[in-house]
Parts: sequence; C-alpha cells; structure tokens
Amino acid sequence: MSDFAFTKNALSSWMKGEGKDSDIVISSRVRIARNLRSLPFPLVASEEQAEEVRQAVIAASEQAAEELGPMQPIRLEELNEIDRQVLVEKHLVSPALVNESREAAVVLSTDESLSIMVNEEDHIRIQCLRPGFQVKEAWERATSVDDALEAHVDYAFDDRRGYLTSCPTNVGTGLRASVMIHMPALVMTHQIGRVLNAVSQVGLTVRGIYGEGSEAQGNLFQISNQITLGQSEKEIVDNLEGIVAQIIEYERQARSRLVSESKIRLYDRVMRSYGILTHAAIIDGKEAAQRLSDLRLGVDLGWIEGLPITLLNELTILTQPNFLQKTFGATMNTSEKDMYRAQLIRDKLVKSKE
Ligand SMILES: Nc1ncnc2c1ncn2[C@@H]1O[C@H](COP(=O)(O)OP(=O)(O)OP(=O)(O)O)[C@@H](O)[C@H]1O
Repeated sequence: MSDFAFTKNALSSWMKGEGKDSDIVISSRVRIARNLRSLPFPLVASEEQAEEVRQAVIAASEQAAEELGPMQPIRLEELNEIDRQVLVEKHLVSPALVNESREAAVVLSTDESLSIMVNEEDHIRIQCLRPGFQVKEAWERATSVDDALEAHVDYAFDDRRGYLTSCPTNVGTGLRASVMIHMPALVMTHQIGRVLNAVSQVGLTVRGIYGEGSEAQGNLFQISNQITLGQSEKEIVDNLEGIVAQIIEYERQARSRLVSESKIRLYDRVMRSYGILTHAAIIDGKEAAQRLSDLRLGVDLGWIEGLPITLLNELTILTQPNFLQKTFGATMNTSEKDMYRAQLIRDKLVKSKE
C-alpha cells in the first residue's frame, strides 16, 4: 500500500482544533470552483488537454508556494483504490474527484486543511476546512489561495456572469460554503423535517456527510448554499452563517427540552450506546455512527467525562470501510469489517479511560 502522509492518521490536524460552537458544528468548509480560460471544461477535454490543465495547476501551486505554505501534489493514479477512498473518507476530496475524474490530482496542504482538486467537475476546486463553526475563516483562507493561484493562471471570467463553471449552478462566485452539523435532539424530537424544509426554502441545501447524493449518518448533516449567482461571496457566507446560527439555537433548545422533560430516558440511551460501543463484538457502520452520535451528545451534556470530542471525530473516520482496511492492513469482507470496527472502537474507548 502507498505511503502518503494522509494515510497515516484518521484525524487531520485541522480537525484537532475545537472551533466555535464545536458541540454542534463539527466543521466548516468553503470551496471555490475555477477554470482556466484557454482550455475546455474537464467533461469535454481530451486526455492531453486534461493533462495540460493538471500540469498548469500543479505548477501554479508551486509558484505560489510562499502564500500557500507546505503542499504536496498527488496524482490520483499514484494511489491504490483504498488510499483514494481514504481521501474521500477524510473529507479531503469529493467523491466525484476519485470516482468520476480523469487526469485528476489533489494538491494537499501538510495540515490537510487545504485541498486544491484538479480536473473534478471544474479544472480547479479550492477547498478549505476549519473545525467548528468558522465559515468566514474558511472563506478568507480560500480567497487568499484563489488570489495566489490567479497570479499564475488565467481564469475563465465573464464581466457580466462572473467566474464560468462547468455546471450553471456554480456560475458567478463558484463558491459553496457549508457546515457539517450534529443535530441529534432535533432528530429525536421529530423537528428535523420542519427545520430542513425551512432551510431549503431560504436558498440552502441539505446533504449527507459525504456531499451530493450521500446519506446523513449519525445525525450529521451538511448544509450549504444553493445559489452562487446574483449574490456576492460575502452575502453567501453571511446568509449561511445567519441561518446556521439559528439552527444551532434550535438544536440547543431541543437538547434543553429533552433534558428537562425526559432526562432519564436520554441518559439511558446515551449510556446504553456507551455500553454497546465498549463491549460489542460486531457493529456495522450505520449502528456505529448512531451510537457515536449518542456518545457525542453524552459528552456535550457533561454526562461522560474524560472522553475528548476529538476522539469521537477520529472514530468517525477510523470506522469508515476503507480506513478500517488501511488500519488493519488487510482487504476485508463486510462481516470482517463489522468485527474489526467493533474491536477498534472498544480498544480506543477503553484506552481513553485509562
Ligand atoms: N462542512 C464540511 N465539513 C467537512 N467536509 C465537508 C463539509 N462540507 C462538504 N464536505 C465534503 O466535501 C465533499 C463534497 O461535498 P459536496 O458534494 O456537497 O460539494 P461540492 O462537490 O463542492 O459541490 P457540487 O455539488 O456543487 O459540485 C464531500 O466529500 C463532503 O464530505
């Protein structure tokens, strides 16, 4: 198996920080889509043209080294299938880059908070991640990376439409801002449908934890802007921040209500999950995500002490099917994964109490 630094640890160093409202918001992301003026979009580019894009973007990132900091270019064909999927499981690239792109690459920062994806749906997708609720901070970083690259490549830009992108939904700013948010109390109190419905009526979209087309796991949802045209980048970021702040407040209220109205039931649920996670011999991915969500809530409510939230973040990634195989250095069938997943969770949780 390949030896890239990102395969060594489940927890990216940017994920170790806590960030604002980190009891509810796991992480914030901003991605900016850009294309080179002189070459066709990836979907219609020839192999040679796509390779030309790849070389130009990698060269630009090297020329901008001073502004970007330490970065490593990774051509996806250098990785085996498990390592490619590990990049996705750690949220370092989108599933589309790994599964659908040709002549694809990612230029990855050493702390894994910045990824420049090459030849995904657009020539360039700049992604910045931050722990907790820090959309503005992620946006500021993404913008500075965008400026640094633009000094070395010529972007496709139209005075009236803004930045041109492969999909019309991204034309304009090319910016998608999002948060990954943990909303167990809104799910338990059956208010989540109403909240998600309201969110979609104000120009935001709700996705699962691996983005477009993926499912919500363990009460984790991804909320992002739907519109990129007709709004400035600042308006998009401010709008998302304002609405997410309200959702955080709803989740806090739902937690308080659950604690005041059915504390013993909730406590029982959290502790049962703790018991299962520390003793089960077999656990599938869906159950693990659900039980880890209960545990996260228990930690947030102060019912479980000495268990760092960063360990729960780490377990969320470690227990994904490809990272699991990476950790144990073996290809596994589904039953084996369920067994090794249970063993890994047990070991990590027990060790954290020592
Ligand atoms: N707030 C976030 N924290 C961590 N990872 C995120 C967050 N938001 C999105 N991601 C990751 O980014 C990847 C891409 O997500 P998504 O498909 O929603 O965006 P996109 O590819 O930029 O959008 P588009 O559909 O417009 O091309 C997913 O793998 C997801 O895990």
